[in-house]
Parts: sequence; structure tokens; C-alpha cells
Amino acid sequence: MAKVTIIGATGNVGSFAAHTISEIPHVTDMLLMGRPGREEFLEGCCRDMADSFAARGTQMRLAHSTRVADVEGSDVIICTSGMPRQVGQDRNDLAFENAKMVAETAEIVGERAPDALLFMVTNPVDVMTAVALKYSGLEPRQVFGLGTHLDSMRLKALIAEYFKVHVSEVHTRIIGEHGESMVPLWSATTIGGIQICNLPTFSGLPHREMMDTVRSSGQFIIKNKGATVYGPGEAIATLVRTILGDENRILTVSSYIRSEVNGIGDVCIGVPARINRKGVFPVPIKLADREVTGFAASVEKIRTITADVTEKLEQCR
Ligand SMILES: NC(=O)c1ccc[n+]([C@@H]2O[C@H](COP(=O)([O-])OP(=O)(O)OC[C@H]3O[C@@H](n4cnc5c(N)ncnc54)[C@H](O)[C@@H]3O)[C@@H](O)[C@H]2O)c1
Ligand SMILES: O=C(O)C[C@H](O)C(=O)O
Repeated sequence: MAKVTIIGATGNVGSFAAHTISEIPHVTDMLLMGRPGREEFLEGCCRDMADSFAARGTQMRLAHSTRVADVEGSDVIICTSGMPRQVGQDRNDLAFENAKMVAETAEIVGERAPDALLFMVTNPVDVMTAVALKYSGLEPRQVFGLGTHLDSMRLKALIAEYFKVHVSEVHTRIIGEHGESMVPLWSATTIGGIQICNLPTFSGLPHREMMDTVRSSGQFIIKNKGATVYGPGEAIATLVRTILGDENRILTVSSYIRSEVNGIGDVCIGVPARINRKGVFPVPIKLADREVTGFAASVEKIRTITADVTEKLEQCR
């Protein structure tokens, strides 16, 4: 039995995520939240969703609101509100504008729903996770972001296609920034449980091209259809299912690390974490030398942007 709130439910990602989450059996209540002035649109969303529930036989209480204070009683709060990037923009270009909204929202969430898990989707997601953690006052296990889970899914699909195997046979991870400096962990990539470097065909794998495709996927989709929706929506639902099912799966999300990755820490960034009903728990790992160099650079980049945004936020408060 759980209540899930989606802040930004009138947007592209929020509205599709609401629909995918409505298929999770643990969810008994869903609150769709939008900005003041969007009441009619939210009513329309609820009515439309109720029609789909009727077709599927889903039984769920559905409500809408434009007051963030109504998050009270939520088990999971997903923040998808904020500006998306336009063609040619980097996700980090959105940092300060979205941080203002995230800080304000997170403060209210911290006051009204101190036991909830706060799940950030808004970009740049690693920086927004840090801002949400700071301003909500919640514990690090309670605040996390979609991180490199979506990038890991994208890479997994490309590897499965290359080796002509089902995606469930592929385990792989991308860590670091959900952005240009992301780092693939080839050392942690397996197919059918066999390390990828022990497969003779590995030498022909177009690593660089695959990572170029993953890095540019968001931009490609935005250019062609305006927004990325289905991938993020399904990725969000996977995380919510993992939490509410208390599944203890290890997924790669943006989380506050102290020193879990080769002693590197004090940043919110994409890392493997065990996820259950209590929240998100980064798994201590030791990376190969080449991977550490890439990860350290990614951490440095995110730490610098986070510090800059936080300083600017403090100045305008
Ligand atoms: N982390 C990821 O993997 C991932 C994936 C997809 C999208 N995103 C991010 O999610 C966010 C939403 O993307 P979208 O395509 O749904 O955008 P969208 O424009 O369709 O929706 C944005 C929503 O946020 C609301 N909003 C915008 N500015 C706001 C503000 N200042 N205060 C309150 N609400 C505000 C809008 O009313 C709307 O409901 C973007 O930041 C986007 O980059 C992240
Ligand atoms: O690329 C974007 O801006 C949206 C999202 O982060 C994505 O990777 O799909």
C-alpha cells in the first residue's frame, strides 16, 4: 500500500511516468501535481487516466493538486518538473533555473513528508539531487536521482543487439554524470554471466560508437520528437517498483556518496546502489585504473557545477 506523488505531472515525462507507475500493484494512491493555473489540465489528466484504469481494471485512488504541501503522506515523491533542454543545449545549461524550483520544492517536501523518498528526474539530475538533498534536509538514503540508470539501459540494449541476445542476458553499468563525462564499466559487463572480455567477439565490439550513441541519445530524441518520454518513463517505473517491492536490486542511480567508489566521495552522482523500501544505499566498489580516472573527472565536474549553483542559490535567497 503506497502513495506516489508526481510533481510535474502535466509535463511529457511526468505524465507518461504516471501511467507506467499506475501499473505497479503496490501503488494504491497517486497524486498528480502541477503548477498553479494548471488545474483544468490536471483534471483532464485524471479523467484520461481513469479511462485507462477502467480498460485495465486498475483500482487506485487518483487525485491532483497544485500545492506542493499536499505531498504529505506520500511514500515516494518524484520530481519531473522543470525546464527540459532544447536542441544544442547541454543539460548543465539548465542548472541554475531548475535549481531555484527544486530548492523551493525540496524545502516543502522536507517539512511535509519527512519520511518520504524524494526521487529527482529534473536535469541536470546529479546537481538537482544534491540541491534536493541540501534543501529538503532529508537523509542521503531518502534522496536520489535517475542518474545513469537510463544511460545503462541504453547501453544494455545496444550490447544485446550486437550479440543478438535478450536484454535480460546483459548486465552493464555506466557510472558518473548523466551527461558527457559518464563512464562505462566494461569490467562489470557480462553476457549470460560471462565477462564480456572473455568472449572472443569482444575485440570487435564498437565500444566508442556505442558510447557515442548513448551520450547523444537524449539530444537525438529531442531533435527528432521534442522530448525523451518512453525510456525515462519506464526507467522511473522500474525504480519505483524496486522501492515499493523492497526488492534490494542494485541499479545505477544518482546518490550521495561519502567515499564508496575508490575512496572518492562527497558528491551526488551515478553509482551502483542497493535499493529497497528504506531508500538508496551506494555499494562500495573498487574500479579498474582507467575507470577511476574517468570517474574522478566526472565527479570533479559535477562537484564544481553543484558548488557554483549552490553558491548562487544562497546569494539570491
Ligand atoms: N534524468 C533523466 O534521465 C531525464 C529524462 C527526461 C527528462 N528529464 C528532465 O525532466 C524535466 C522535465 O522534462 P519534460 O520533457 O517532461 O518537460 P516538460 O516541459 O514537458 O514538462 C515540465 C513540467 O515542469 C513544469 N515546470 C516547468 N518549470 C517549472 C517551475 N519553474 N516550477 C514548477 N514547475 C515547472 C511544467 O509546468 C511541466 O509540467 C526536464 O528537466 C528534463 O530535462 C530528465
Ligand atoms: O537528454 C535529455 O535532456 C533528457 C534526458 O536526460 C535523457 O537522457 O533522455
